[in-house]
Amino acid sequence: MPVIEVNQLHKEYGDHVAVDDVSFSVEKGEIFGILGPNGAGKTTTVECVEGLRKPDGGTIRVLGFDPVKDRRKLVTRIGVQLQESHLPERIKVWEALDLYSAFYPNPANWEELIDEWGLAEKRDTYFSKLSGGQKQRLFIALALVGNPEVAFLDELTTGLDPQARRDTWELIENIRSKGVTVVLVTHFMEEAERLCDRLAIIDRGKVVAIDSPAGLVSRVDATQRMRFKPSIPLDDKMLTDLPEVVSLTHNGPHVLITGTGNLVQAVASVLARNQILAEELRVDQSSLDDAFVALTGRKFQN
Ligand SMILES: Nc1ncnc2c1ncn2[C@@H]1O[C@H](COP(=O)(O)OP(=O)(O)OP(=O)(O)O)[C@@H](O)[C@H]1O
Repeated sequence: MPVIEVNQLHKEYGDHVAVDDVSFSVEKGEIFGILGPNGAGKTTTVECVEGLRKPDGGTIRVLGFDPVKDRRKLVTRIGVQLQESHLPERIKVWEALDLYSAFYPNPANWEELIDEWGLAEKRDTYFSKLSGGQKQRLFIALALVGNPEVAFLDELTTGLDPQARRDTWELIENIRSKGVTVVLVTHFMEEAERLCDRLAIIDRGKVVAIDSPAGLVSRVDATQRMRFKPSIPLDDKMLTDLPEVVSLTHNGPHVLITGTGNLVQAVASVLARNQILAEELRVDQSSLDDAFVALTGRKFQN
């Protein structure tokens, strides 16, 4: 049985349709991403799944429960890191974790969470004195303090510098390795590509596609591009004869090749056989960005 099942979820604000019949399911132990540009309806969707908003239509089951009607049964089994969270200014890091752990029947050891999330040095620091990244890590630790079966993380790396973002990604993978199902809301392509087992792309309130990152990328034009400077002059024919090569052009000292299939391997083995080095080699393949353009007809804009 899936951990989360969403069927035809519909939510309107006045006459604005924010979520337009969205359906997806999440399996136990996966990191499931909800990816889309600003205003796409991601937060509304996930807040309905968490039971924080009441849908106008459709059905939702989380661990078999209706998140609105069965909220009390569900609330101790899920962990929620909200997009915008606040704590009292003068609560210390350890006090917040101690307080939150008291809400749950089977809390995690919050001392361990403090270490795991790199907050040991800030244990006695007031919330208002934490940096953006430290606040973010505290909110994730608070979402995990109840030992949840499902953790919802909304835009968790927004505002973090690239290194802090990468560190956070490693920690999210740790959460999954403990068997926790993770629902990750993000508008960072790289984050979705790196972390998610599967993801739903949402655009203007609708699900555009659901697949693994690699599956989404493989749906778009599979053209690959190579660019390199051969170490000695090249007989074009030895490459254009390859079935993988679609086109070959020269740009000054550089050779530009487009093709499909195992293009890189095929070109590399011909060059090696002819003792030619590919200097300044660059290979471009389709990315989730390209998949988004192909699926929606527009560029991904935040
Ligand atoms: N409480 C509300 N009242 C009215 N409109 C709202 C409300 N919350 C969201 N909306 C609108 O619904 C749409 C979807 O918003 P939502 O926050 O779900 O999108 P999102 O994909 O999470 O965006 P972001 O990445 O910016 O958080 C937007 O047009 C937003 O302006």
